[in-house]
Amino acid sequence: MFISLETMSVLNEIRLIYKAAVDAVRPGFLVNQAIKYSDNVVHIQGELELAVDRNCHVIGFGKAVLGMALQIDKIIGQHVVKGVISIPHGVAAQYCLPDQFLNRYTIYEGAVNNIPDEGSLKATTEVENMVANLKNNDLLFVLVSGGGSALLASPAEGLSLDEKQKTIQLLSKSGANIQELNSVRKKLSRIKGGKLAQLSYPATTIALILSDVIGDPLDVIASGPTVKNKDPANIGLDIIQKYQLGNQLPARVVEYLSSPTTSNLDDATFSYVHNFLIGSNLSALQAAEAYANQTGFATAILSDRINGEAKEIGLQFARLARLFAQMMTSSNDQHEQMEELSVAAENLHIDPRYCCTLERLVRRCRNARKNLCLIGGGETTVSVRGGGLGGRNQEMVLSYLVETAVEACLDELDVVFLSAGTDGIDGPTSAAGAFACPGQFAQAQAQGLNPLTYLDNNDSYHFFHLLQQGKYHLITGPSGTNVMDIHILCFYWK
Ligand SMILES: Nc1ncnc2c1ncn2[C@@H]1O[C@H](COP(=O)(O)OP(=O)(O)OP(=O)(O)O)[C@@H](O)[C@H]1O
Ligand SMILES: O=C(O)[C@H](O)CO
Repeated sequence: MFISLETMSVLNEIRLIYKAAVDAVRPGFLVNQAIKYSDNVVHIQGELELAVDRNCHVIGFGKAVLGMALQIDKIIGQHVVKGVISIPHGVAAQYCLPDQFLNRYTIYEGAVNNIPDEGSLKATTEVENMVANLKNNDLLFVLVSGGGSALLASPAEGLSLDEKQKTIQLLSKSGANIQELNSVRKKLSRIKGGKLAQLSYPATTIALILSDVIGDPLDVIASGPTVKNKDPANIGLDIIQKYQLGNQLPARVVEYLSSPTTSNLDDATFSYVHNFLIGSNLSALQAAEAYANQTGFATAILSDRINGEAKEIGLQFARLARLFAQMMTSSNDQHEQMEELSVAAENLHIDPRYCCTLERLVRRCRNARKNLCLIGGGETTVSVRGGGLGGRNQEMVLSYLVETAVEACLDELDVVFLSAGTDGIDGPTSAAGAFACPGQFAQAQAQGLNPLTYLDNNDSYHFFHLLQQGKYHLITGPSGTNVMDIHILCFYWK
């Protein structure tokens, strides 16, 4: 069984919507939008203006900060005295780094598997030394993006790197969420939770932050090194108790976490600090929407806060697809359809007030026979129980496929679903995500692939790799940015 040319062009169209989303959150593009320079004055997001005179210093930690630093260097390189960048292993090789950039910047690679290591420790020591010597008339740019916590490692007094590593691994395995994980990281660090701002005082400190956390909480992203810590004093103890880790964590870690202290940084320290959110999942979704609109779709952004178990969210997207397909092709049972829509909205973290707007949009698409593109984003989780290979996006699409399998293809509409990571890497695989299309289940059956078996074994990567020789895989390579995941659900009139 072959894929029709028509299906291929639909997949390409959706691929371009995804690309528009990722292009809008590329680090260089975002820095260029945020920072303007003219006549020795730097303008930041139209809110702040600062005179510069060879007094700029740059530090950065996270998956996207090399791209950010390169752009800063293009804009105000002549004013940059020195830079220190901490990025994941293998990232530097993806860039062509100009000599003048290499002369100013020291680049460290570390944090294999997102765990702090010697590389992150070395980078952080250099950051601390540099920042501690800054004076009143210096300007410090702090580039922050997802993965920054593991790349900025400075264990609190008396703690070893090994103890921190064990703590993070144990908490991750126990199912702690990013807020909890980073609350612990802040307690065990000399630099997180606003403490970098204390070190850089009295230099003016400008943080440019690319969010990879739902809701964009600046104090959580990369453990908020330049943001006042809002955690309650007893949070460490609460987390130990919640996950019953008292006997498993190193004794010194338990001691630190149990002490009921938060950072005692005063507001004067933070009056020198300016935190700017320069990009987020929503920025990517808006760009996807604008592109889809231009290409003739009616569009809606469902939510930028989609979270939960990937398998469950895939199922919810399948139900939403079924409901919208019904609403687009028949005007029956409007009351019942609205009720179903509010349930689907709740399950997908869509604002309930938005349901009436969605209903009107669908009605317009039905009357005008207009194609519809729904866009969502956020980050799901996978409780990995099987021995397979996959990622949260591929698992979500496989679950969608299983849920829609029993349906015959719709006479009037084709529905196509894509879920993919904006970083181009879904879990520990080489794919960014995958597509689900009508007729795919039959194709899998013809090849002897049982989607449910692959789903149960968390083996979504191999399912999509084998199905039609990988035609439904989205493979882009690492994008150099990361604002979580994007989901695109398109309805095409035949
Ligand atoms: N076999 C699998 N099937 C599905 N998901 C998996 C599998 N193995 C790992 N994962 C998921 O992959 C994720 C880890 O991969 P990855 O490093 O891309 O995520 P991350 O650390 O959250 O980083 P980022 O947020 O930058 O994508 C976890 O959410 C994990 O549950
Ligand atoms: O580095 C981190 O803490 C996570 O990626 C969240 O920002």
